[in-house]
This record gives sequence, C-alpha cells and structure tokens, in this order.
Amino acid sequence: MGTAMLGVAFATGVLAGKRYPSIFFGASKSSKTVIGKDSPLWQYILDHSLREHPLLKKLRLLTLDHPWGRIMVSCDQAQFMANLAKLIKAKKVIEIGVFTGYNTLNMALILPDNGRVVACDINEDYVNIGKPLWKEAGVEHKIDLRIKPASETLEELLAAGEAETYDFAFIDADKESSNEYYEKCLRLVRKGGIIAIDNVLWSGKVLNPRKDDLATQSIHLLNEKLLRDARVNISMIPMGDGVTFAFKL
Ligand SMILES: C[S@@+](CC[C@H](N)C(=O)[O-])C[C@H]1O[C@@H](n2cnc3c(N)ncnc32)[C@H](O)[C@@H]1O
Repeated sequence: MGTAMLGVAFATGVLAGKRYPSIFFGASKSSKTVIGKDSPLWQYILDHSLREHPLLKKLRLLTLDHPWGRIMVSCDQAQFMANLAKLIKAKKVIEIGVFTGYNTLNMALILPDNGRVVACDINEDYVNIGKPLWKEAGVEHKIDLRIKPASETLEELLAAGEAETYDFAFIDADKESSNEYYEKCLRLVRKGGIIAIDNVLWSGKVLNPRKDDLATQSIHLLNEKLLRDARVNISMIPMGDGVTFAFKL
C-alpha cells in the first residue's frame, strides 16, 4: 500500500489489504497486539488488570463492530497511558488520530474538569460514532475536536503560543507523518511531559522494512532516531502494536 494511501484510506474507510497483518505471539488474524487477542494470556491480562469505565467498554464494543474496529487503541495500553497522565497530573492532552474516540474518552475521563484534550482527526464519520458517549460520560466539554489534518492543528497550537504547555500527547495517525507529529509535539509538550508513539513495532514489519513500504520505513527511521534523541528519555513497550514513551527532558 502506498504511503499517501493511508490518510486517504483512513478518511474514506476503504483500504485494500490488511493493515495489521500478523502478530508475534499467539494466533489472531485481526489483533493489534503483540500477544494475540485469541491468546489465553491476553485474556488473563485483561482479567487481572483492566479497570475499564463502563462507557469506555461500551465504546470499545461498539467500535469492534466497525469494519476498521481493529485499528482502535488497545484497551490495556489506553489504561496505562491514562495512569501515566494521572501520575504527571496532566491537564492538557493532544490526541493525534481519534478514530471512534476510545482514547480521547479515556483521557477526558481522567482529566480535571478544566482539563482539555485537543482531538485531531480528518474523518468526522469515525468520530461521530463515539461522540455521543463523550456526552453521556459528561466529558464533552473537555474535548476540543479539530477535523483537519493534524499537522495543521499542531501548527495552529504553536501559532497560538501554546508551546511547552501540554502534558501528554498520543501520536496514532498516518504513520508517514509520525516524525513530523513528534517534532511538533516535542515543542508543544512541557519538560517532564510525555509523548506516546503508537505502532512502533507495526506487526513486526520493522524487523525487515521493505524499501517500497513507506509506512514501515517511516516507523523504523523514527525508532532509530528516538534511540539517539538526547531531548528525551524513552521506553519502547511491547504493548498493543508496540508503543514508545518519550519523556521530555
Ligand atoms: C489508528 S486510528 C486512531 C485510533 C485512536 N487513537 C483510538 O483511540 O482508538 C488512526 C486515525 O488517524 C486518522 N488520521 C489519518 N490521517 C490523519 C491526518 N493526516 N490527520 C489527522 N488524523 C488522521 C484516521 O482518520 C484514523 O481515525
């Protein structure tokens, strides 16, 4: 699949081929996790750690019915991110790639009443699936939804003088742009803030990135850059499809 296709494909909901073709352990055709979602270990993890808000569960089940439901963030990963955000007393969060809004809701739920999630996506149809649940949860007022390319929204935040004011950013949209999103988020996030970058293992494709696979190339290059990036401390975690946490120094 051509890289330019990803954004278009997300926008239209029409994708040829499989986006998350395989997993490392366990057997699952559609899993976005390194431990297959058919694996008993996956179930064990959820049974022994997931404390999901009832409306998050409702949105997760609703999203799983969607043809592209499998691109939703992994629920254990979302919970971990919420715990990190709480730990650093986050008030301002950026979500790049909303889809049906599972993680947007997840973050809005843990933010104080005057907290804000700037939620970036290009596809309003996806977002509209989850929006009623944001309202039902009583957190709609904390969500600032921007339907336009995320790079534009990030530029707008910078132009509005919001550099160094965000606490947490989650990068989970078109993978070819992750480096650009990372650089902009690094300017927007304060020292001690956290940037989480999703899909850093890309179903294992990073082990052998094909030259014509720009998404995998972009992910791999960013992974290599992050290893040497003195502006942050990092941890790459085999959770979901792999997530790197960059802690701004
Ligand atoms: C993997 S999904 C996000 C999942 C979401 N974080 C969650 O909690 O389930 C990727 C999303 O990125 C969006 N997207 C793709 N290209 C984009 C762009 N250039 N700007 C903003 N959003 C984009 C797609 O429409 C899609 O909804």
